[in-house]
Amino acid sequence: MSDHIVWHDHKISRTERASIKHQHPCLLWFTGLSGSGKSTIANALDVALYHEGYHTFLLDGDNVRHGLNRDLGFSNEDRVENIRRIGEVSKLFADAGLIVLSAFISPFASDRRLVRNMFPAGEFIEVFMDTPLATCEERDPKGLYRKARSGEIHDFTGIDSPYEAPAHPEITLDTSNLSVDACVENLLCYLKERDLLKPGGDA
Ligand SMILES: Nc1ncnc2c1ncn2[C@@H]1O[C@H](COP(=O)(O)OS(=O)(=O)O)[C@@H](OP(=O)(O)O)[C@H]1O
Ligand SMILES: Nc1ncnc2c1ncn2[C@@H]1O[C@H](COP(=O)(O)OP(=O)(O)O)[C@@H](O)[C@H]1O
Repeated sequence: MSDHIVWHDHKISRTERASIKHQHPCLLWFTGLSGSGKSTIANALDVALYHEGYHTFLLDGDNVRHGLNRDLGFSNEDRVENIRRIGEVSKLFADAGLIVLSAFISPFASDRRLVRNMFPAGEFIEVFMDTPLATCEERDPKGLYRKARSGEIHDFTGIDSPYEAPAHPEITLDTSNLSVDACVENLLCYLKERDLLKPGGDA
């Protein structure tokens, strides 16, 4: 970064932006294997929050890789940069007062920690989609596991690229034994119990 770039504070704080929306900004970070249900559950929660009148924004792996991160692949280095950029974008949306839902494999603990550290305490909620690899592979919604097993694609998470499970996630969901509705209920309870769906003080 150049020495000639100066940070400008905004006249309106993130808390002010959020309070006009009657909510508290936060980031729900969905992490897990391909097919573990990140996208399905994040979308279902997004719909539930929208219908309850909350202002949200959903960032999803495949979509972000079509635009902002179209220059990145799946090497370890590119995944690190992918998550760094998404963390920064998630923070911008939270600074705009939104409840942000981000659904990315985000296989490396250090990258998730980097994003956690961008947020005030309590506003980064790590949601570990702890669905067993066998279930994800059986679902194989995009046929990618089959291609990874046959060697047609390489560096596929869970097959020939690592996934580091979170040690202390705020929420753990295993969609092999929880329905979509049960997962959403679980997430809504968490947000309500911590007053994250009410306007909050300056973090
Ligand atoms: N090699 C390899 N490994 C893992 N995933 C792959 C790969 N190639 C393509 N895909 C598709 O890309 C989606 C994952 O993108 P992410 O940005 O979430 O990945 S990461 O966080 O940078 O690891 C992932 O989407 P989800 O299935 O929704 O997780 C896959 O559809
Ligand atoms: N209880 C459940 N929760 C989430 N997804 C489920 C569940 N049961 C079956 N599925 C299916 O599993 C697949 C999960 O895929 P997806 O949400 O795209 O996962 P990811 O975003 O982690 O790759 C979808 O086809 C979905 O319909």
